[in-house]
Amino acid sequence: MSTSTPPLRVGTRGSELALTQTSAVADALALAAGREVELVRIRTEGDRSTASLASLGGTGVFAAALREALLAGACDVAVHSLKDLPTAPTAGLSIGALPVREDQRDVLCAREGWTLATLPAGARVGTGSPRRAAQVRLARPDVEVVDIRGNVGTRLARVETDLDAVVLARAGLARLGLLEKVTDTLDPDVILSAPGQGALAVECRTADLAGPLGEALRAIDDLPTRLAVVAERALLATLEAGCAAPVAAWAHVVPATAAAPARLELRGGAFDPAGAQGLVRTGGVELPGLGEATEDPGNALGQDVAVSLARELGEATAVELLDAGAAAIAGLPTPDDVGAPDLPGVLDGADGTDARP
Ligand SMILES: NCc1[nH]cc(CCC(=O)O)c1CC(=O)O
Repeated sequence: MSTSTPPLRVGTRGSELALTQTSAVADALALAAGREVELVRIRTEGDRSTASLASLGGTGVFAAALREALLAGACDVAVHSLKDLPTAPTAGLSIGALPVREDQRDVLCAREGWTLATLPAGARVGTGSPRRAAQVRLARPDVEVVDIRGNVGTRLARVETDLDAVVLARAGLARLGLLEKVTDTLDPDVILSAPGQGALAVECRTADLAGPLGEALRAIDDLPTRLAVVAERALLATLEAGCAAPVAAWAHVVPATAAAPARLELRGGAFDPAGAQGLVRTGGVELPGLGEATEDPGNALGQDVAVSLARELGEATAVELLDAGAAAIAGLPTPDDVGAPDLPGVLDGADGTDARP
């Protein structure tokens, strides 16, 4: 490595989870860029303030400070948990890389090795996420959902004190080396994960995509991850929902076989926070030639085309959910609400706000 090149500055939040996952991305980026890296800790309003997150403007507060640091030149890239990143684009910034994502599923960490199915009636299950609360109530109307806040360690500690179980993202526990706390990995048919869960986003200034940094970012980008999360986030954006809404989505690429081309499959859900009902719709799109050697380039799908197909799949699945009444069920904004204040409780207890990853 050349000593004349200054280190690449990687912006991160300061929590243990954020530092752990940013370090892993920074190491990969250092290899790809052939450059030293340096972590720059950014204190976000959400970390600093004890005010309710709803009063600070919701879950975007964590991402906003990192984005400001990037635009101000205080760092060269910023690493976010994708599920905490608002879907609205920021002028001048781009997601330069989406590294291979971890297992996206939610897990239960319970006393006595209980699973969601074997929890005793009346068990106290902690989560601050309306999406998780709604689905736990649907699956187990006989347990009590308790609204909790705090980082992963704080929430796990409550299982030993006043709760019987908590629901967390498997990816966060994996990165922290805490998988031994998991007593049940929740099947997507039972608890569907948040859009983008398990994925990290490396954001950069759009202008840098054209230079060597852009090349390094492309080297750590994973196309199947990108296609999956584009579909999931297009669904979320089309529902006009944020990361605090009781909306779930999971997409994944099913690789090609001798008989069939690769496919992107998406499952999306919108849930009544009280657990009375949930709507799920699934869809898929063929990706002919994806990932195949380009002996017949005319037949192989370009990356941009594949990304467009993924976005359309997310939008179409969201429209199916809306046609089936998702907005009313999940308390999402409807055309009549335009200009109206946010619905009560929608920002409160967000996936992204309660966890401080
Ligand atoms: N702020 C919530 C948050 N954001 C990202 C993760 C976990 C890791 C991920 O989904 O990539 C968590 C913790 C949790 O939901 O248990």
